[in-house]
Amino acid sequence: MIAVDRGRYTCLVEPAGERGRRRRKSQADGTGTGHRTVVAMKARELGRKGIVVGDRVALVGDVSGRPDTLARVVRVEPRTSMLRRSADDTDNTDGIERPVVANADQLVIVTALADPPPRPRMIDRMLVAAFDADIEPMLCLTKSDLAPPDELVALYAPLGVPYVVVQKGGDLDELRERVKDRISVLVGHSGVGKSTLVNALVPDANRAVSHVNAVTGRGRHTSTSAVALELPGGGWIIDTPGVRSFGLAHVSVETVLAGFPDLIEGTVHCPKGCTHLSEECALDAWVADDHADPARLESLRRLLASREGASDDDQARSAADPAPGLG
Ligand SMILES: Nc1nc2c(ncn2[C@@H]2O[C@H](COP(=O)(O)OP(=O)(O)OP(=O)(O)O)[C@@H](O)[C@H]2O)c(=O)[nH]1
Ligand SMILES: [Zn+2]
Repeated sequence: MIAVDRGRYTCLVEPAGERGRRRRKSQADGTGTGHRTVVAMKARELGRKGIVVGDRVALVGDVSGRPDTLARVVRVEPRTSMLRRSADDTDNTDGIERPVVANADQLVIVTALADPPPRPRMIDRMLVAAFDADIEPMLCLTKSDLAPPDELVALYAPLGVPYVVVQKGGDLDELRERVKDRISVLVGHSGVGKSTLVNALVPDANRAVSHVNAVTGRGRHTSTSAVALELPGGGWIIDTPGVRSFGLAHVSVETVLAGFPDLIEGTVHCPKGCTHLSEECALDAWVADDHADPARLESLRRLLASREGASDDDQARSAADPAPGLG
């Protein structure tokens, strides 16, 4: 399923004969030619079960894809991964967490090197979300014509996070290689250059998006929900709207910590069930002993604290300026 709008799910049906096999080569024009676009609604038997972009589904009814036809989604296949967000970090009272994208392999965290300036705490937050989703993260550092990547690279390369450095009109071979034959979700704040990237990677992106929107009756480009776009060289890019807050209320302390591999060793002397926020936490002494960058501990604590109802600046911002829904 590649797009959803007001209860209408746009699905691609692979041509007979290719079904069940992963397509190695996609069509040159990148719009999924060879696939049939079918619009479907949710069958009653699915009940409240959600369907999100990236889901593999079973369709019945009119699957011709002809205009004004409507198929039904009767089954959602088991997912290999699920990227989720809470509406914000503190809405854990009702446990609502919103699925964002299913079955992705890779989370591409798009960050500008300048204009807007990089925000490591947002990167940390996305790394935790990737870990929670069981998706491999990578950094895509944009606008390298405006500022050097050295500082950010020094911060994240030691954590084993792969990265590419790009600029508008520049060489994208390395990025292309990393997204080839994979399902990659692009996340990033407004203005970091995500659309510029998508347009460079998928020459028909605008046409593909307006095609999807025409099919779902949306009719024009809006960027309030995720859309999957096929890459000319194989694989898929799932473009999500500008992310201002990516709540992690549903994520456990252990999972948050997993996003900070450089700090894990320092927690062995923590008391059992340590929140890593109180005075008994062993991380303070460990960081004071030069085992890790104090800024990393501060970032971990801000993330953990924001889950408990305090606010870090991402949350303060999103409260003042609510982010569009992703799901
Ligand atoms: N200097 C410079 N500017 C860039 C680069 N990439 C993109 N821009 C500019 O940055 C601005 C934002 O780029 P977009 O691609 O629209 O950013 P976006 O992340 O899609 O933003 P939203 O559409 O708001 O989500 C545009 O004016 C681009 O021309 C780059 O590598 N260098
Ligand atoms: Zn601790």
